Amino acid sequence: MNASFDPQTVAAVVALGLLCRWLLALWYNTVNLPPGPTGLPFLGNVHQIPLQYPHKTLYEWGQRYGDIIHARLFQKHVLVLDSTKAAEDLLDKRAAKYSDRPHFTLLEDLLQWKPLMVFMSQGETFRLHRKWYQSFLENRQSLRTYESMQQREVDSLLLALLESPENVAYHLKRFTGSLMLEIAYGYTETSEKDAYIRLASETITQSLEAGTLVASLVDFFPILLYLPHWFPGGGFKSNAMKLHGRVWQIMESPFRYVQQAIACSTARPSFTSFMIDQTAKEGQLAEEDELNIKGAAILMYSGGTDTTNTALLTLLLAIALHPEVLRKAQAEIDEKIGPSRLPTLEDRASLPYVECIVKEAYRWNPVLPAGIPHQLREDDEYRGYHIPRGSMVISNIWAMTRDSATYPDSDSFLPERHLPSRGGPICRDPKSIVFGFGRRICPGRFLADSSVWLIAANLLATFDIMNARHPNGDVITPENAFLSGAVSHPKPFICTIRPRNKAYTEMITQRSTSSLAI
Ligand code: HEM
Repeated sequence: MNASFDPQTVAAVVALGLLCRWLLALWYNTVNLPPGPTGLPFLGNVHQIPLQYPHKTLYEWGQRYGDIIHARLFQKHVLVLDSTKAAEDLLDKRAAKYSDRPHFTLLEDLLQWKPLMVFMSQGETFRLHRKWYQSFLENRQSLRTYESMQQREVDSLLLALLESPENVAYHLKRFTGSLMLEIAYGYTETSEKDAYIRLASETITQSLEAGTLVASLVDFFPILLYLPHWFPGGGFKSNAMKLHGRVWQIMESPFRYVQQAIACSTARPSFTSFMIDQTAKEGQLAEEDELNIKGAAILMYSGGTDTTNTALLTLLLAIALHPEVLRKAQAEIDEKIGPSRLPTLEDRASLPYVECIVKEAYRWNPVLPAGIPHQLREDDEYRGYHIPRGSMVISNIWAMTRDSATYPDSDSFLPERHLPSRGGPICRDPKSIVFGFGRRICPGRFLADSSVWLIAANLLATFDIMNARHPNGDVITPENAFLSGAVSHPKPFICTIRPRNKAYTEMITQRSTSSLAI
């Protein structure tokens, strides 16, 4: 049979086919998405997400729309996960698809925080850095070698608390800074160490806070990078340029210190000295290798300081607000350890109530309430919904730790909820939530957790922590409040910290004298 088609019909059929395909794609990309608040044409849902405590708004959305929510930031699809079930289904079980990161233009391109694994999508360099972290932070043998450093730093923390308990926040910051400086760079010199910790802490905080409105917009519209710095709104670039110098300094100076120490054969064992040793060929490091080592070392330092410090301050605030928790912990320590020595990591299994306090501190104020965003590598389907490739995926850790089915009365600090002896099923260990998910799970979680536990056990054993008083005798109750930000810092508070008795005072003095002599 000889069929003939007139060209106009063919064109009409092709056009109709294309239109159907476009409509189908539009439907798939807009209609079949997970539920979420209706946005505006250009802005999407940007105007509905507050700058302050955004995780709380995302939690409220979860109450209204369910535990997976779709939103849009300008043209960017965002998937919010408000439950551990959804996070495990997607970030853990489909990790190959869900483990990229969105590009952070401000931090990477303007402030030059790179190459930092935390910003990398999956690929060869990501795998290399992750392997390094695995052998330095997740390997049992490496972790054991850090125990003597942790113990020494705890000893000096307790001594510092005897001398100036009112500076507890500073002493805790110094503990995490010193520990991470030693692990990452083998750096122990006291006066320079303090100056470095101060500079690094300011630079990291200011980098995270650098997001003025226009600066944050740069992440969505990188073209704004080309705004001249004198143009209205372009001032963020001069600020970024100033901060960039400091970023360079805190990455560069400890690295050069290690190189010099290696040259003088005085280098102490550390991540950086080991990596230089392993990677250099005939004493020379290729530029790319040098950059990779610098980036991995500074991320180890910066990823491990403010986070651990915040978990410790949270625990201190919780104890100051709950004297009954302190009494129970001290009773447990007195019974299991006795009055003649201080707790060590070996004692962990025999102090279940202290363990519950640590778990509850992680849960009560998750350090990174909205985690760190992942990005979806290819189109996916979940519970019948379409999730477009390139979506930013937010694990709303705060919502997960507020789940009232798992953690009834979730705003209250109740260590007992984690006790295995309560008859019912043991409630989920918050450590399986607060350190993130899948291939991006925090590689420093074991180190952080052992530091937090060791300090908690020693602090509770040796000091009484209570409400401070005004000179007129009025009690000053600390505010149960946390500052908004990527890291949820407790609002600065004061409390009274006093050694429990003379025997502990002597033990602390004696122990820190002998550990300083090592
Ligand atoms: C209580 C302390 C800590 C908490 C609560 C914490 C929490 C987290 C979370 C939620 C993430 C994001 C995981 C994800 O994307 O799903 C993360 C990533 C990371 N953390 Fe931690 N962290 C802590 C301590 C540490 C320490 C001590 C180190 C290093 C020594 C560290 C190094 C890192 C690094 C390098 C990443 C990026 C991982 C990646 O992008 O693949 N963290 N952390």
